[in-house]
Amino acid sequence: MPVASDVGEPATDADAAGEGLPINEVFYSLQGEGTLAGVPSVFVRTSGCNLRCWFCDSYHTSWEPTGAWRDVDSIIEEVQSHEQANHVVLTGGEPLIHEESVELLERLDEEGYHATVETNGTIYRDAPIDLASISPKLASSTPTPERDPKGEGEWEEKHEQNRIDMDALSQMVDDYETQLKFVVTDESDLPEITDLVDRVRKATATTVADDDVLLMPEGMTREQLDGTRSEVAELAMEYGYRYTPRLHVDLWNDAPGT
Ligand SMILES: C[S@@+](CC[C@H](N)C(=O)[O-])C[C@H]1O[C@@H](n2cnc3c(N)ncnc32)[C@H](O)[C@@H]1O
Ligand SMILES: Nc1nc2[nH]cc(C(=O)O)c2c(=O)[nH]1
Ligand code: SF4
Ligand SMILES: [Mg+2]
Repeated sequence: MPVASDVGEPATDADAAGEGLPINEVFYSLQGEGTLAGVPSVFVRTSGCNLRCWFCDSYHTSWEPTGAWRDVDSIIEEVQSHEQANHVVLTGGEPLIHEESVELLERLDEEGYHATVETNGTIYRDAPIDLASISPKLASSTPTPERDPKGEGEWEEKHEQNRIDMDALSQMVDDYETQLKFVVTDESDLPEITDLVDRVRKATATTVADDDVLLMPEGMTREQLDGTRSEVAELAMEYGYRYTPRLHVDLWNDAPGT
């Protein structure tokens, strides 16, 4: 069932559109990104996003949001059907635009799961999050008219205005175990990353170590990663940040449900 296009709008509109959460897919895979790469995990992908990165590898949750509204019970049931998994990854789209994500995380916590939330860091929610996997969006993610996958740059200004919310980002870093996972297109992204990490360090009481900062090569296919991976690995060594692969892309390319 298609989700109305208003799922990309602010949480209240999104939540008014149906019961529960708009779900694009639930699947069992290996965590492909970050410090838990390789861990068997159930992925719950909500639909709808407040940003529009030109490179978004989940086009049907952002540029053309689709999915079905599902209640939390039915999501939990499907998660539990993957009996081998102790880890759940809540992702999207932007899962934290939806207030109901809090209830889902509370239920996952009660059931004893480790929950990672993949988020762009622009919306804070008080919830049992075991790992906040925050991917703040850099200027190089902005959908300029030349890079817009759908229109002619209609989202450029809104994306640019909303991609960093320092209050939400620093509160998340203060309250949760965090990794900051930047999508790197090339070396021109690094000054912005070092500057943002400095600003987060100044705004928080928490220690953000260099190895909590992860550089991830941009690319949704193996072929695209062939063009970014080596350079990003070299940049991680040069700056002393951590490199993260995109293990799922290396293993399964861009196959659905991986
Ligand atoms: C689809 S997003 C969903 C969660 C949240 N909206 C966010 O951006 O963090 C999941 C992860 O994929 C990353 N990502 C999306 N498109 C990518 C691409 N083309 N190359 C590398 N990483 C990408 C995001 O930065 C994020 O870390
Ligand atoms: N295997 C696998 N690992 C992932 N880690 C983060 C993902 C995401 O889309 O948020 C993702 C994904 O889509 N697949
Ligand atoms: S913030 Fe995440 S889901 Fe939204 S467009 Fe960017 S990568 Fe896609
Ligand atoms: Mg993904």
